[in-house]
Amino acid sequence: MADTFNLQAIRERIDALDTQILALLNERAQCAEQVAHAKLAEDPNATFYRPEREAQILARMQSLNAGPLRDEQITHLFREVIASCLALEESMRIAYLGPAGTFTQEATFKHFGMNVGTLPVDSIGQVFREVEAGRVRYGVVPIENSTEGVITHTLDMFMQSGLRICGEISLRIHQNLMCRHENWQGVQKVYAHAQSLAQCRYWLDKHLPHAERIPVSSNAEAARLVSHDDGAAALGSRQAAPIYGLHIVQDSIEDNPNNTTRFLVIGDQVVTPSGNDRTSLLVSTRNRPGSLYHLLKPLAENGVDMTRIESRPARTTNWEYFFFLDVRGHEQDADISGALAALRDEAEVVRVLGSYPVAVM
Ligand SMILES: C=C(O[C@@H]1C=C(C(=O)O)C=C[C@H]1O)C(=O)O
Repeated sequence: MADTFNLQAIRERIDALDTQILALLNERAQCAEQVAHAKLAEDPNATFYRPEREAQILARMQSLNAGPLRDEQITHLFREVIASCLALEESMRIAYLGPAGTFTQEATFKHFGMNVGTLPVDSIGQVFREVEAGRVRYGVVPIENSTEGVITHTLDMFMQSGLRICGEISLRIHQNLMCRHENWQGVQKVYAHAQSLAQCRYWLDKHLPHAERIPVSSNAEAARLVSHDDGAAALGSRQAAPIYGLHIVQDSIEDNPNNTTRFLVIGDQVVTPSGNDRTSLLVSTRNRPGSLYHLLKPLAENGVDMTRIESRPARTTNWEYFFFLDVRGHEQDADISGALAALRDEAEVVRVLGSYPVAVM
């Protein structure tokens, strides 16, 4: 009896708290509407989406969080709150490397909220073209995976495109084995994107050593093929299973327990500093002895922390290279702007692809 009474009292307390949360959420939403009015009064073409401000809010909530909700849950909840407030200011549509059910879709929803409008397209190049043509303001493309390395197609697009990087998204990638039926031991073919096959290489060697591995254009395409084939399985995101009527017969089969993919948000926005930023550069140099050394020297001398370097052949001339560099900090920071000035004396091409907040979680 005492328990029943307690339970009822706790539920009444929850109802009262929900009433307060509801009022606070709507008060917050009204503030976002006021921000929109203030921005429009200053500039009729104002930009509403501010990735650096969102990153600061999420980082602040994580630092204040005393639990029992985990930082990850708090971040997820506040992302949805921010996305709903932003939707009152501007309805957004994001192009991503589709079709529905890909990890890029999952990354898009993680960053822009579950209710954002999306435009799935069938290649990385097409994501760039949709943004360039102004049919959408932003696009999401994969850039690197912790197991399989850089996605060269995305790097190559930056050589042709003037778009900028406005943000990054980091997604823990869990690979799932999906079939039409629960019984997967008899599977003779495994369809997936080559990246996913590579991320599950050892698991497949051990558990399905005789199945043929067939790379296809996306994991969603793999799921679609398997939806007509009893003898086959697909690898990919769990979101794909209900879309294509498949069962998840094994989950988290990626070989590397920290398997993570980094995605970029592309657009034409210049993002101001958030306090925890990354800058991506595209640099090319004359082919002469020590050319890479001369590119890196200005960074080292200005104390810039380089986190990544990739080289890609320039398509125009044989044996000339472009370098993609990631450095910690914002292009407005004194160390980076000093390094850029020195770099411009050394290199043929120095383009800042963007300064943007480091992925919050
Ligand atoms: C409200 C603003 O606009 C958008 C909505 C935000 C929010 O709801 O917190 C944060 C940044 C912007 O994407 C703002 O610029 O502060």
